[in-house]
Amino acid sequence: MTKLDINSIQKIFQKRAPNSHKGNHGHALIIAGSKSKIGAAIICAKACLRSGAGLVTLNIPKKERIALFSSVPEAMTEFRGEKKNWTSFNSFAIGPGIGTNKSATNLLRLLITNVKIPTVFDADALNILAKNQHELLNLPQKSILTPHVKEFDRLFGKHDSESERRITASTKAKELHLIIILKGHKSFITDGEKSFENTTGNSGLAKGGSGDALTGIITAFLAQGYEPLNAALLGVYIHGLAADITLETQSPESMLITDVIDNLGRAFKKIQN
Ligand SMILES: NC(=O)C1=CN([C@@H]2O[C@H](COP(=O)(O)OP(=O)(O)OC[C@H]3O[C@@H](n4cnc5c(N)ncnc54)[C@H](O)[C@@H]3O)[C@@H](O)[C@H]2O)[C@@H](O)CC1
Ligand SMILES: Nc1ncnc2c1ncn2[C@@H]1O[C@H](COP(=O)(O)OP(=O)(O)O)[C@@H](O)[C@H]1O
Ligand SMILES: [Mg+2]
Repeated sequence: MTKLDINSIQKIFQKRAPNSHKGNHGHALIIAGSKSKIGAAIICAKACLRSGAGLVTLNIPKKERIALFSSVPEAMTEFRGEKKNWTSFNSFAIGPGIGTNKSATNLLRLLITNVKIPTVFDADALNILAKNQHELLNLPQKSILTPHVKEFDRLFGKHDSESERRITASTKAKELHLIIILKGHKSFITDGEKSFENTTGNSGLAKGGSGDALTGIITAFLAQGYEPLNAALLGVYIHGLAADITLETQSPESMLITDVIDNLGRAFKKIQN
């Protein structure tokens, strides 16, 4: 297992060309949020935009659009339940705050049927997959699953220790052709061949919304054309690095994920040097 440090991250990171335009940096579609959890969608979209995606479209319930427009005017929207054309997107994420009811389950099925490029599956998408195990075999190859401990055990069964979870994560990633990020303090990232442990981040991230931001960040890197494993590594590292930079002005208690997203710019500057 490799410890993720700044040197390995600098090798992965690709600088933006000075003459680039938004079309060069990909269009991400994020399926997130519901009536009581529109915050998850807002956090995810903000983090995605702050991580370099050229365009971000959010799939949300139409009733929640005002909250979104007023907090992330840069994002575009498509409304849940309306007819979709998903052929032009360069990356996809599904899960934060969508719930696990029948319509969320159908939306996940629609995505699995129509999308053939690596996708980020997080939060409620993982909870739906846990209840519909056969769908794990139908996910696009090299998709990225981002479970925390509880979501991981829902997906792959109860484990007694973190080391056992890491072994299962590697086995399942290989068997299912996926990338699995087992989140927590020192997140573990594996594609079943190679495994990594993150070295950034702090307990200020132990607060609702932190994982939603990580999903947005990784989706931005996929949109920009990074190989899925590299998108996962860069995403996990820079998410933690932005949180570490936030400790200069906030304590772990006071830190908000919006502060962390605001510090993504400083984190990018650190890895560019
Ligand atoms: N502002 C919003 O709209 C927010 C929406 N959220 C959404 O709410 C839904 C429910 O997600 P939750 O994750 O809160 O609920 P879950 O019931 O899936 O899991 C929460 C529990 O998991 C356990 N856990 C998590 N990380 C752990 C670790 N590293 N070690 C040990 N135990 C750990 C803890 O017991 C924690 O209370 C998701 O769809 C999520 O995206 C949350 O992200 C919170 C913010
Ligand atoms: N103590 C900690 N140290 C480092 N990172 C942490 C710590 N606690 C949480 N995190 C990170 O914060 C994120 C939490 O994700 P998640 O539990 O899905 O949050 P949410 O669903 O509320 O958005 C993960 O990326 C995890 O690695
Ligand atoms: Mg989460």
